[in-house]
Amino acid sequence: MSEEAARAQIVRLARSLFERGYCVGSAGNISVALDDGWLITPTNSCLGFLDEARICKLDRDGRHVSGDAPSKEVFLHRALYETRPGTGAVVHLHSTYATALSCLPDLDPDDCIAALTPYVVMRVGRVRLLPYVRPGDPAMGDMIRALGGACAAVLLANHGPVVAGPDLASAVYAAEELEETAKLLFLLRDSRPQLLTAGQIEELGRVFSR
Ligand SMILES: O=C(O)[C@@H](O)C(=O)COP(=O)(O)O
Ligand SMILES: [Zn+2]
Repeated sequence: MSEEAARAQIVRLARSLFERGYCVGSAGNISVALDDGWLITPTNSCLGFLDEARICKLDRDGRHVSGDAPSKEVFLHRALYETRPGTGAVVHLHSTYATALSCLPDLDPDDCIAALTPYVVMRVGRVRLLPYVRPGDPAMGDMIRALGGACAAVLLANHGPVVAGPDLASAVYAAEELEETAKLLFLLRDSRPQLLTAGQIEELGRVFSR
């Protein structure tokens, strides 16, 4: 995809997320890999009203090339590109249910989004909970690197979800699926839902590739 097309796609999908309530105000950030670097949404920008020309371009080493100043979460995005070959886009949101879940004290840090349905297994996979650090802390990048590329999605404690994908549409779909699953987990919180079994999860991994 050309840089021009990538800029247009960021604006279109970011606006769609904003209009459907997946982010509010200036929360959240999106990046897309290019052949010669990557694009990332400017810090303090509203995902509903991005300007293609002002989206920040960084070179492969993370140096500012053009556009407004990058999101403060540049460390986090970069760590995902560097540890997960094939990553084409990263989406970070403060979507309501996933963020609410990230504030609960008793989540399983190794697997914090339960395998309720096949789709969350196929689109999102296992989600690690990362301990709280302040937004923009370079330590977030170190924590992502420590995972060694094992997870396409993480939940930042008391903050929100981050999802990597092979392209922007896939990353957005996965972020939406993660949010829907977090919502289901709240709807089911007083029940003891049947989760997919290890065998069923293994079958999904075998039959469908993400
Ligand atoms: O929560 C935060 O402050 C950031 O993670 C965020 O969502 C928005 O930061 P910028 O991308 O720097 O605007
Ligand atoms: Zn954030």
